Amino acid sequence: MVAAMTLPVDINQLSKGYDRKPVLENISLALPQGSITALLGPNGAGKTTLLGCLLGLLVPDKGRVSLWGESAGDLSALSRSRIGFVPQTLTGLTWFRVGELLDYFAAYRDNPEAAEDKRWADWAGLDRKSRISALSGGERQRLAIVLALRFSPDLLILDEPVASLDPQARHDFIALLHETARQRGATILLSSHILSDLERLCSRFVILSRGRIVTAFEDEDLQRSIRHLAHAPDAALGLSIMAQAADGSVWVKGWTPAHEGLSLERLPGDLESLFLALTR
Ligand SMILES: Nc1ncnc2c1ncn2[C@@H]1O[C@H](COP(=O)(O)OP(=O)(O)OP(=O)(O)O)[C@@H](O)[C@H]1O
Repeated sequence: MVAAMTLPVDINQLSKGYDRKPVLENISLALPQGSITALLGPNGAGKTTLLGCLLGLLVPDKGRVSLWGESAGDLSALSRSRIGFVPQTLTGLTWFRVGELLDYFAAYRDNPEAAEDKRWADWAGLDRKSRISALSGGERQRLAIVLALRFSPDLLILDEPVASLDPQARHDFIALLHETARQRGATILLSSHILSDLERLCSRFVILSRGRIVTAFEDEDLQRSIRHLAHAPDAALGLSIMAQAADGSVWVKGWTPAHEGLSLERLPGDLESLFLALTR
């Protein structure tokens, strides 16, 4: 019970829709301290909606979202100050210059004692005098990342942070994120469509499809499952995936007796194949 209270993130039976259209259904997910979790899912699966509920920006229709035991919709200033959120796109604020915006946000932070981790500004390489209206999409994304991460938050929530970064910036970003997480034991939840990045960074994977978690697994399960990954290509039977480890143990998702005897489509053993099989 005590452990559950101190989880950085604890989501219980969360449902959320817009205009009566259900988007998230019965989501339960716990993120232990120091875990790095990938949130994957096709466009429209509900990833941003889930992150919005986590941040208290959206009110759940049902269920409970807690951060460090507090309700996400009613967080204390101290808990808010422990969160760094990188949105999909940084909108508005275009009249500021880069340096002005950084200083403005810093002045209003809840924990003025926190020291800046200057590696983020060095990574971003932005000119403080540049007008935000004149930044490219990738440069704005760099700024959003610096704004969210430079005061070393304990919980990092990142919504497709790398989509507009060039390959070098993306590579260095993932490496720096990994390093800071390892050094500080921060808890990270990251949504992205770039599966190779997620494989490099994350030790836990949550796949969301049509508003439901279709599977959640840890790195070891992935390593185990990718040895022999097979999918029954029969739409009538719905979701079906079987993975067999070298020791003969079988990890099964949605497998039914009706699958027996079907010829199996052998898939390459990686996260992308698993993702495609589970979300098609
Ligand atoms: N403000 C809103 N009003 C009505 N419907 C919305 C709203 N925001 C999102 N939706 C709908 O909710 C569903 C889930 O959207 P969401 O942005 O959470 O998906 P996503 O998994 O983050 O997608 P993507 O990978 O494209 O970013 C979509 O069908 C979307 O059209």
